[in-house]
Amino acid sequence: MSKGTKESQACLGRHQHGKSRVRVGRVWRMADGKNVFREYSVNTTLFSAMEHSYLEGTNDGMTATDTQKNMCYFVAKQLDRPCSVEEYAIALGRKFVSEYPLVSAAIIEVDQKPWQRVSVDGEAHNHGFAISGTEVRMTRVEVRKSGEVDVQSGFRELRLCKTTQSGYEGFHRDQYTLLPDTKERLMASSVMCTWSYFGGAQDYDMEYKKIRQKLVDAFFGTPKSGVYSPSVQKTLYEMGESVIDGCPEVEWIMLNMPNLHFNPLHPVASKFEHDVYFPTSEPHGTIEAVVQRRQRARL
Ligand SMILES: O=c1[nH]c(=O)c2[nH]c(=O)[nH]c2[nH]1
Repeated sequence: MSKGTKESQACLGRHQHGKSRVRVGRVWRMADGKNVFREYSVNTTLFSAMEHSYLEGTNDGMTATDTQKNMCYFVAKQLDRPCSVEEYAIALGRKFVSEYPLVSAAIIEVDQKPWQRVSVDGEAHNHGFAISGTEVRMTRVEVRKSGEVDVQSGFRELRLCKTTQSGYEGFHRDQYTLLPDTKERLMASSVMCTWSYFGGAQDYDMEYKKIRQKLVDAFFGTPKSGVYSPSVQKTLYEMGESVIDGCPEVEWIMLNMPNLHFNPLHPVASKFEHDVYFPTSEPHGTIEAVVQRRQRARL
């Protein structure tokens, strides 16, 4: 903590400055005619020896947030081959800590929009892209001047729904409880998750695909019969467990899974036969947990 003025009881605590929502589009034009396209939204946060700015009102040595914004574009240009969103974030963080003497650490958070290459007549298009889903890929890297790098990856708004093989029963009952036990319901969520890598990964794109697939497989189970879910909590744990057991490079995974209720509808002059539902988004249950490795767990 830095000292404040003599008369005051106050002193400066933790401080940081950065730029939010820097939107970056990047196209790499490959020799074979294929274009690779990414759209990012970047947040930068710098930790730097800028106490004098808060205490004296002088800005010497400060990396202006406008400069931070420009650096997002500069580093995107410098990366001359297609790379993962994590590699972009690491390169940007490294640039800040190496370029500016007062910056001790940088946190770079990047969201990647879900643009996908389109197919026309069954063939992958050279330069055509479309967004059909809501899923946003995310990364958060922390780069320190010492050279240490922590990488977290994840996604949000992966919407999943299974129309059977879900129930919820045996919970605490009292005078406030209205919900009946059920062995048959519809389960839907919009999954948000982040995971941490032990010391980074060789191929972040490949890891992402693998982890995402493990989560989806565990949510649904096998194609014909699925897997029964006694609660969102149990399904969440099984999803995290399958990542921890199948991906040795992952240290922990945090899953946030709203329970987006599809309530039974009792149509006029008819009974509910698990066919017509009333979808709701408010209110919804919020279920979140971290699944971590037994050894080496750091959380
Ligand atoms: O899977 C569920 N978990 C809960 O914690 C919960 N609470 C609730 O009302 N319905 C459900 N479903």
